[in-house]
Amino acid sequence: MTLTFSQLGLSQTRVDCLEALGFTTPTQIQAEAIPHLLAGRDIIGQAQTGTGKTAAFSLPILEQLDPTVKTPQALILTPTRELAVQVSEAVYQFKADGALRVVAIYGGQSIDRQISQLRRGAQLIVGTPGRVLDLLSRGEIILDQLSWFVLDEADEMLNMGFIPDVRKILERVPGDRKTAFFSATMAPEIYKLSKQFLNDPVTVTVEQPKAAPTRINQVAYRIPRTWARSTVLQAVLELEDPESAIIFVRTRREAATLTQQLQTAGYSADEYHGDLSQSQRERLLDRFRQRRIRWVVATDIAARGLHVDDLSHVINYEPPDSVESYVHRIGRTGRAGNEGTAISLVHALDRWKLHEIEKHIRQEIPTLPTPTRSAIEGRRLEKLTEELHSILTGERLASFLPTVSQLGEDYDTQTIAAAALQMAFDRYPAITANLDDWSSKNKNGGRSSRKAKPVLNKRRSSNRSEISAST
Ligand SMILES: Nc1ncnc2c1ncn2[C@@H]1O[C@H](COP(=O)(O)OP(=O)(O)OP(=O)(O)O)[C@@H](O)[C@H]1O
Ligand SMILES: [Mg+2]
Repeated sequence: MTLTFSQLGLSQTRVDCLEALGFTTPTQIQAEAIPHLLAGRDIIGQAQTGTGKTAAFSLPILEQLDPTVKTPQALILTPTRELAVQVSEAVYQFKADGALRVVAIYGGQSIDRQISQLRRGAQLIVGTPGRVLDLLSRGEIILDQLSWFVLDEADEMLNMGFIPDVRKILERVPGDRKTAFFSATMAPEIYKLSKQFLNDPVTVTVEQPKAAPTRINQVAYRIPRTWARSTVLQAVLELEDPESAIIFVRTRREAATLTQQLQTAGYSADEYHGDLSQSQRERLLDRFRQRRIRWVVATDIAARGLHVDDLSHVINYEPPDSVESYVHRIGRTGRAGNEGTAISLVHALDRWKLHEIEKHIRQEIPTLPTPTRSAIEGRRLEKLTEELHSILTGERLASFLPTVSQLGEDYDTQTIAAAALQMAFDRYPAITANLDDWSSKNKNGGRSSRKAKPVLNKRRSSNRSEISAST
């Protein structure tokens, strides 16, 4: 039987608040972790991406905070600034008590503002290690009343070298505090570290037989030997036409270059990486979440924890070196019970990485050839047909019937319908990736080593070819 939030021990006020947010049933990690945290146990919690770990640790903590005490009772650390903002916003939504104050403490934004927020009193702080340490050393954060300490993305904290900072912070925290580590992945080192930081922890692991959520449809596209990665990307984008996507690249520079190419090609795309100012990063995320940008080209800074509602696609421009990074990257889609698609572009030289990933997730990732022009056209027609089905049952259709009758004086109805379909089909942007070359290669077994040249298409504006012409 599935337990309810109130059966897990949460108060009615919080249950009502959760219901208003659409949280009716606890996820598995929530069902398993909340009672332990309410019972005062230290915990290591591991569950797949997008399964509600944030609520799993913050709900039981919020339940136990004392609003009459104005100093911090709980500290949640995250590896990135955006994650600190996101987690603090989630906690804020769950707090259900006007007297409780939550403050986000992170670098790159005004420290004075954060100080004045702290001076007004806060029971819960969400922050990144550097800024927290800074404010701790200035005496603006006092942790001697702290009862809960959480490391979100604990393994990433370790990877990013934050552990010495964490250790320094913990020197200022009472020894009898409760500590929790959460992440979708836990490297063995984390368990070693837990011996130093956690007190007799209970380990909760919610792992389906496969390490990547099955709601994520994973595929790889092979990059022909002489092809530029960007050409294959463009073909895949033209085939998939993602509603929204994060395209992961390795470096900031690569993010900037690829973004430029996509923008020049006329796509709604922008870059997201550590060279941007904090305000630029936050603004970009806002625009992405509001669907004002369709595709974001990002470094691994966006791989962990970030939640964007209904993100349809994650694309690995190349497979990441670490399998953990793959799991987190693709986990930006297929969240909260939704479905998603994760695509990796794989060159012959990257195949070993894909094999490592497959071994890790205990799942085979089907590898497909670069989409051909006819595949893209076929997919577009499929989409149009789907749209037609819904239009055919809609009400607005009637207002077009007089036009059809009028045309019917000269043409038969089938011809009119085909012409309308052609018109809709031609409204798609021209296929600009150099695919004819690939199609012909495909026919003779892919052995041609002819260098790809941009295909000329009369509907294409000249600059749309740039992405296929350069990497
Ligand atoms: N019980 C629930 N019912 C409905 N939605 C939920 C529930 N718990 C969490 N969610 C929603 O699921 C989404 C993902 O949650 P969250 O960001 O906490 O995932 P996560 O496990 O921390 O993932 P990651 O490993 O990527 O950090 C959020 O939008 C959250 O609001
Ligand atoms: Mg998370």
